[in-house]
Amino acid sequence: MSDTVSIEKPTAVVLDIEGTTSSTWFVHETLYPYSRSRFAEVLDERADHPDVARARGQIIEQGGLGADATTEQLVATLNGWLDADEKRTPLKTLQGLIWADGFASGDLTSHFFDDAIPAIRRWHDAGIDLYIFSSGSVAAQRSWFGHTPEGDLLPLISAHFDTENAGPKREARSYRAIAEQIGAEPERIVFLSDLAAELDAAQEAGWRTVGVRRKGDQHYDAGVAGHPEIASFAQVAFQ
Ligand SMILES: CSCCC(=O)C(=O)COP(=O)(O)O
Ligand SMILES: [Mg+2]
Repeated sequence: MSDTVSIEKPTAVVLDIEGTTSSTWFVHETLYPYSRSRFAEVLDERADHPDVARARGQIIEQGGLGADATTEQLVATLNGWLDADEKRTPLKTLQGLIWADGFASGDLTSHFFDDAIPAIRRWHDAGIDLYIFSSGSVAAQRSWFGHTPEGDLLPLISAHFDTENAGPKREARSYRAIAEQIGAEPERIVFLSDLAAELDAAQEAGWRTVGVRRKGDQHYDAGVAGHPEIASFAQVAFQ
């Protein structure tokens, strides 16, 4: 791993969350249990919410359930995906709603690695537009950035992308869709992620990539072959 990764100053930086700005273990050990214990409540008590109704249909379709599936069956399907850490869109939609309540009530505060928020502020101050692309839903991302240990960071983020409004994170077409939406040339966009498959997809779309390897985090051992790598955002030099 080199000390510094030097890249021509980009128009836009797009950040992954889990394993990149923030600890995967915090998400798995704090956020996942918080959502697990509230799936039934959100499905039953907010059944008329359009996002809940859409998620319900998607769970039935993707889980191979009948149209008359019970809340118990839906919850069992969601918990199965959670156990397998499958980042299914309906699971992420419901988690986003549940976590939004948790952040708003003060039950939850997000986690960021020590180097992440200073770099986000520095890049923003340098005039670089910042975006998020995460499997976490846009609602979850907004709660996450709105309730950090350093307060509300949402004003630093120009837009949020997830698997609903951009597409799967391991497919180049999603990165092309984001470039189109933000109106930036692909080669002037830098994507930071902990997952090689996501970096490969961004690279295929013509983006610059930086692999983030946080020692002790979930995907550290898998590495980010084919991409420059860093252990801290402090190692990125935009020139
Ligand atoms: C604040 S988003 C919560 C984290 C989450 O549920 C998730 O799936 C993050 O995945 P990522 O694409 O950011 O690695
Ligand atoms: Mg990640």
